[in-house]
Amino acid sequence: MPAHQRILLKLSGEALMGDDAFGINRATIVRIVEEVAEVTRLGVQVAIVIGGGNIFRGVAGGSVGMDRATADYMGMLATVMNSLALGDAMERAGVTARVMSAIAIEQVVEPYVRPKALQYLEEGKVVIFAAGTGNPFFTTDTAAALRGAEIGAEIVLKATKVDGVYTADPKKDASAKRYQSISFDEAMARQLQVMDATAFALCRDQNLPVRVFSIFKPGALRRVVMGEDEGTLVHV
Ligand SMILES: Nc1ncnc2c1ncn2[C@@H]1O[C@H](COP(=O)(O)OP(=O)(O)OP(=O)(O)O)[C@@H](O)[C@H]1O
Ligand SMILES: O=c1ccn([C@@H]2O[C@H](COP(=O)(O)O)[C@@H](O)[C@H]2O)c(=O)[nH]1
Repeated sequence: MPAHQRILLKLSGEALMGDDAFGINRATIVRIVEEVAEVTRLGVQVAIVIGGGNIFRGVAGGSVGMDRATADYMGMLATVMNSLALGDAMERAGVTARVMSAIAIEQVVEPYVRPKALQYLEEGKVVIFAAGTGNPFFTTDTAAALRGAEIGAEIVLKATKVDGVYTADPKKDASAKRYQSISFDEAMARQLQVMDATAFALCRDQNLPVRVFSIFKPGALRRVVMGEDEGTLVHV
């Protein structure tokens, strides 16, 4: 029996690169989709927010000196590309998915309309929220917190490149220790950068727990959904 009935899964854009330097690695996206398909077969309603780091960081050099808001819109468009790729891979794997965008781009993606998203979830379709919050100066972590709260998700699952929240960035500090659980207030007070402070604060205020785990660990998503001890729980 799954521990959660409705989840908001935040997927790292950079994780889609696999071993490539940028973009979307086919084998990686197929594997991630299979893991998502497995939890939908358990009857869990799945909404997804995907980052844009795999595309946006590749073009970020061109955004140096640019107006910040314009660069951020480029980043949001990168998440639309990832969302389309993910939606397509879902359909190929036999999972019905709907992509909804926070910015108007109607010839390509339907707009985000909350009641429609809720209807899709109740029908068992995977909903992919593209274009972040639709606003510059935010991130897709904040979009995950926002959409998670809006759709009444029980938890935000941040599937990323590291297997939890550490005392320091484990990619820079080999002596960093992983927390099994940590409060939002402590994570913010210690300025742990695994998720941005806006996202942490929104989740804290809405009493929406976050579990951070590694997308590279096979079966981790299923274990998290089944309530097994995996990664780090961030809580009120
Ligand atoms: N205290 C910490 N604990 C764990 N990870 C940390 C910490 N501080 C910094 N990080 C870094 O945070 C990263 C995860 O967050 P980040 O926002 O960069 O990725 P993402 O949102 O998953 O990716 P993308 O932007 O491509 O969607 C990890 O790769 C890790 O190196
Ligand atoms: O609500 C949002 C979400 C994203 N952005 C911009 O997109 C990039 C990519 O998102 P990541 O979360 O870093 O993967 C981000 O750096 C922002 O530039 C945004 O402006 N608003």
